[in-house]
Amino acid sequence: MADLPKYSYSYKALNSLVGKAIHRYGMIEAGDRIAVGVSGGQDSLMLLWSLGERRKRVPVEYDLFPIYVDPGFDGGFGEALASTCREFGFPLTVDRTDHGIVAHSASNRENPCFLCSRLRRKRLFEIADRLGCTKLALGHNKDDVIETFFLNVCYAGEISTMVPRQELFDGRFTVIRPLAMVDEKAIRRLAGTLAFPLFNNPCPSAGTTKRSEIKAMLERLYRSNRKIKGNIYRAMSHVKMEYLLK
Ligand SMILES: Nc1ncnc2c1ncn2[C@@H]1O[C@H](COP(=O)(O)OP(=O)(O)OP(=O)(O)O)[C@@H](O)[C@H]1O
Repeated sequence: MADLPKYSYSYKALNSLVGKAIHRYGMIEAGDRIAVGVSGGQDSLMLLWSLGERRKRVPVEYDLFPIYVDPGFDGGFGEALASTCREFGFPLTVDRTDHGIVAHSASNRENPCFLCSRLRRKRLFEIADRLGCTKLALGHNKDDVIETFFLNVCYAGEISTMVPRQELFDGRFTVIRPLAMVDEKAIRRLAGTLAFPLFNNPCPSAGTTKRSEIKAMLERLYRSNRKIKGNIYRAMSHVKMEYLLK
């Protein structure tokens, strides 16, 4: 991995948005044991790396436990991902499953992505619990939050999105999304500067989802006016209930 100039602008900008999200939503407290879902994608690698860097610099002590739920396709990259996490200073828990295969088999009548992510989420909670963690950090970024909003409007007929901090199971577990305020492009740029490895996603459904269609639509919209993205993001916390339908 490449060394980062200590006061790199792109690192400072990302760290500042991560700090803002952590403070605004009260994501991390002293003594937290935080499981980190690592998929091999650039977002979750950035999540692990940036929380690791932050940990060295802030007075709040917390521990990070990266977990990879391997969906079981041929050409998996569990070992290589474990070696990257080791470079970041953390041992990776790899859980080899057949979720991807089952989700794409004829026996599954659900959408493969839906089933796969439900099974994965369950495993992540189980492993996090086994590791004594009460928080699970996921690598969703600002673009994911916006896309989910549009996916929920268009395909679920509701106004909602994924929230930066969410308590589950009567508050016994908390999901946090420290990259929720960071643009995907900023993550890609910094990941490039740091020369993060690229892991090829062997899933046959990768890049063919409804999310990719919404992403393409939003990209067109963003190109037409540079204020649109910020406005959409702001709109999600600026809701005029009296101007919605009853
Ligand atoms: N196989 C997995 N094992 C562990 N965590 C995962 C896995 N897949 C996804 N996650 C977690 O869920 C988050 C969202 O998943 P999603 O599939 O949208 O991400 P991705 O595009 O595959 O990868 P990334 O967000 O890491 O770039 C990831 O950022 C990561 O924290």
